[in-house]
Amino acid sequence: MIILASNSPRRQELLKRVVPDFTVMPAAVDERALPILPPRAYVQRLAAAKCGAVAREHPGATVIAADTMVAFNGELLGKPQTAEAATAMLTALGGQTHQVHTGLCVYWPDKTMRQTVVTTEVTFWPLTATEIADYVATGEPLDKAGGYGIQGQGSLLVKAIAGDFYNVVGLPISTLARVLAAKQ
Ligand SMILES: Cc1cn([C@H]2C[C@H](O)[C@@H](COP(=O)(O)OP(=O)(O)OP(=O)(O)O)O2)c(=O)[nH]c1=O
Repeated sequence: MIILASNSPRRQELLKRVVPDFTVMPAAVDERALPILPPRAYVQRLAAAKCGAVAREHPGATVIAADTMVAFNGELLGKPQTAEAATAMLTALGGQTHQVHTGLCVYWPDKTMRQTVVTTEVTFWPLTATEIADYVATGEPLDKAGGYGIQGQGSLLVKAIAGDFYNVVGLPISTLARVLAAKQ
């Protein structure tokens, strides 16, 4: 049995491209409980925490988990809790380049695990206050790290990316496919 330890509808959608049949079991992990670490270590630690929490409940399953954060100017941007927080994030990211890090973790029933972090650079166009307000008003920013969804209306903010697009959405599927294939 393969389990995706995630609430994210995007991750569920993307995983279908790699694994036809899987079960979704969100991991109850308090993301605020972890010490602040450098960005790549932070998402790796969070992905492992989600993976481990579900693997302990389902020892016979292969468990996949991920965590995505936006890093900019030495800060880690998670999901904005309010429209104001989303506006502040997007104002900071406008006209700049930031990194999107997704930590990926896979646990197998034989107790082996693989962890990796994939990073994509994303450059935004310069953004006016009106563009930001209009985007925040769509509601799209509120459940997404960094306050935007590159797969949705947020695509209109993006000038360029360097690296894996799906990693920004929340699951680096080409990397995951190779991690799973290497275990065959
Ligand atoms: C940057 C970016 C993030 N996101 C989403 C992916 C994740 O759902 C979310 C990052 O928050 P996460 O905490 O990584 O994931 P989650 O809380 O949504 O789900 P779970 O922890 O149960 O796996 O941001 C997009 O959908 N598009 C984007 O462009």
